Amino acid sequence: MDDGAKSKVLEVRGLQVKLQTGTGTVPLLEPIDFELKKGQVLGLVGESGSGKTVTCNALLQLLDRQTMDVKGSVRLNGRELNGMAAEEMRRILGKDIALIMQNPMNAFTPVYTIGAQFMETIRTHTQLTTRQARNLAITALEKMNLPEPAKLLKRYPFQLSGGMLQRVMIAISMCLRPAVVIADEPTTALDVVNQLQVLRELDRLRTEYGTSILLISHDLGVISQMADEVAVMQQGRIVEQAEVHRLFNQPQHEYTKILLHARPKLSLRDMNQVGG
Ligand SMILES: Nc1ncnc2c1ncn2[C@@H]1O[C@H](COP(=O)(O)OP(=O)(O)OP(=O)(O)O)[C@@H](O)[C@H]1O
Repeated sequence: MDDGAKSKVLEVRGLQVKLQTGTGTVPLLEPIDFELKKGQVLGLVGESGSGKTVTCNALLQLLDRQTMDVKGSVRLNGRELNGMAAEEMRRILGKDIALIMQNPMNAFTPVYTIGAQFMETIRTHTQLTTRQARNLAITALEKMNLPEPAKLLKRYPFQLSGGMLQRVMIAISMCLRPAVVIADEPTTALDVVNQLQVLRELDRLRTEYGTSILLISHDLGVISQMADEVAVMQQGRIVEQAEVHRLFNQPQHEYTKILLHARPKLSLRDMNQVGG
């Protein structure tokens, strides 16, 4: 599709974060700009501490306003999120924009079944009956290629492997078809087989539903397989942003060149050989 024809789903302009301390302010994020078009995957890369998670939390309005000064604009389908009241943001989070975290174990409450946690998300955002919500949950789990979804709903998080839990989390995130998914190191805690499965599912969601994905990763192998465009972060700044092939073949910034020493390890083509 012609880039000009794609609509901008997420537009970030001059997003800036400062940490307020007793002795002054510390900049965590210098003003950054980027946008996500429908069905586009933007990779956000950079070493540990470069500001990837701060960016993601700033987008989702999850930073503590008592200690963080957040400036700039974050527009989701034209609607300004920055400074939005918490109550209103709660209605958007999980429905229009969803987060997939690095460690799926942290996303679940251990004492509730998978089903209970699925239901809570669905019923917070929709008027569906319990039966309809259950059917939606089962369909979403089936789409993630998870076996015996009805049984899975009765299980507790600790009864599932990390890879399965991550796919359950993606199923929960995706069941309401959010326009944007922010995936913060979604495969880092997984073994290679599960990494490939999760990446394959994310790729499918983008193709099937036109979901736009901000994929945060320090793994350039993952980024090279998934992203259309890549933004490179260093010390709270985006130092280079380019189309994925251009970034890999003709890096402009010294820091990008250093990062590129990490060789891509994963291939979507290999995924066909991985079961599940
Ligand atoms: N709540 C906070 N209070 C103080 N400093 C913070 C806070 N959150 C992040 N920082 C600082 O902001 C900088 C960017 O951190 P961030 O977690 O965004 O990096 P990252 O690129 O996501 O790293 P990693 O890949 O390790 O997750 C770091 O110097 C970190 O110490």
